[in-house]
Amino acid sequence: MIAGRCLAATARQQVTRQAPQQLFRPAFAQIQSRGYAATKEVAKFPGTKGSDGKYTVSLIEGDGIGPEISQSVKDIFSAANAPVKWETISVDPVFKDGKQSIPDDAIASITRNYVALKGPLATPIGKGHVSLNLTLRRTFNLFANVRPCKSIQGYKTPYDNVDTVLIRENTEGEYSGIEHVVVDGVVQSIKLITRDASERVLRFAFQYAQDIGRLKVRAVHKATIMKMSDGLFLSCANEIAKDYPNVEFDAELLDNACLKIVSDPTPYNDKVLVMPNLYGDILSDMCAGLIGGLGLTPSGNIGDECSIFEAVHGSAPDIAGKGLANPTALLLSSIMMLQHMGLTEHASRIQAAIFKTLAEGKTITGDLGGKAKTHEYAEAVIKNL
Ligand SMILES: NC(=O)C1=CN([C@@H]2O[C@H](COP(=O)(O)OP(=O)(O)OC[C@H]3O[C@@H](n4cnc5c(N)ncnc54)[C@H](O)[C@@H]3O)[C@@H](O)[C@H]2O)C=CC1
Ligand SMILES: O=C(O)CCC(=O)C(=O)O
Ligand SMILES: [Mg+2]
Repeated sequence: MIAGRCLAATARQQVTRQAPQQLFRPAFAQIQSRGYAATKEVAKFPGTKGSDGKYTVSLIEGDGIGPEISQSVKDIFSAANAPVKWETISVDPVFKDGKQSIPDDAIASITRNYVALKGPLATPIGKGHVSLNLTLRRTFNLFANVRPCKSIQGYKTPYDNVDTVLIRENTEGEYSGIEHVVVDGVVQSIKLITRDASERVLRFAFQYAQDIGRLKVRAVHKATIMKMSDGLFLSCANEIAKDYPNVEFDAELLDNACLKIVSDPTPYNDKVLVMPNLYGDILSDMCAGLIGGLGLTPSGNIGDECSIFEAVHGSAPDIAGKGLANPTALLLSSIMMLQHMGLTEHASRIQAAIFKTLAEGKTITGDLGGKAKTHEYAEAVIKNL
């Protein structure tokens, strides 16, 4: 638990927010207003404007294409007069007593601001530091990763009606990082599933489904094989489902879900999918492929104390530093962040400009078949504000 926040205090604050008609719905605001925080799962955004009328938001620009796409967000927010002041922080790992952690001033910044926007952070393969993405999620107990994926109007793909919402358990599972060599040539990696973390993300998924009016939750699992770990996740899902009688619940094996979604995503348009960590990581990239790639899909890492919004994609080293990156995914993540902060009008305005620019198809980046540089696309979005 991060020091300095008192859930009871945040729960006492009452703010009325309107449910916006938007692609990406706020996670916190509606949940709080329907009493979810009373179950101590999720607190709403408790930040307040400074004397300059702006909210301070921690910004981790990230590696690879991170600084380029962060610049687009900054330029567009500035042009849209979004009341946000960026506090740029570094999360380069520090080592204390041989243990890796996030620098204290970065922890203090996110704790103070309750919200951060994060560019991608590269993780070395094999040896090297532990993923900073995972470290951030664990440090701030960001237990639910919300990953919506919706077809972009005007951008043609095999399916023009993709509309999936995936919620990924974000703190444990296959990504617990508990590995050891048993004997030379034999390595063991532990998939840790706990009732606490499972119930927490499942309750979030049911509440989220209720709040966005998508009254079907489907747990994606492999409890046929991982009888105890996925079995626990699934049995928690069956239990939690009883608390939400108005939400239909069912379950599907992961492999079959992959086959069905790529064969015809339509039946998934009325469901919220919830699953252990690794499955959510893979399925969210797969869904991105259905709508035009990783340049388009946002996400929000949601916790009780604070939240960090980021694109689904990584640092894209193959195109970094060339002005080729599509900033849409980070921009849509920043839209989710604005909605979460209750800045729905700014969110709607910027989101409309993004979708208009994509639909016009004149100034789009190479991943979508266009020729525009990152900054040219951002300038087109600004013109469409
Ligand atoms: N949340 C995070 O910060 C994540 C970090 N990573 C890290 O990123 C690094 C690179 O990972 P990869 O496997 O290469 O995955 P990646 O997501 O960085 O790239 C995969 C492919 O998608 C393309 N792509 C990604 N984002 C794009 C964008 N905005 N515009 C246009 N094209 C885009 C890349 O050019 C590449 O061809 C690794 O170190 C990995 O650990 C990976 C995923 C998520
Ligand atoms: O931390 C990493 O290197 C990868 C994380 C990832 O793939 C994700 O969050 O989707
Ligand atoms: Mg991933």
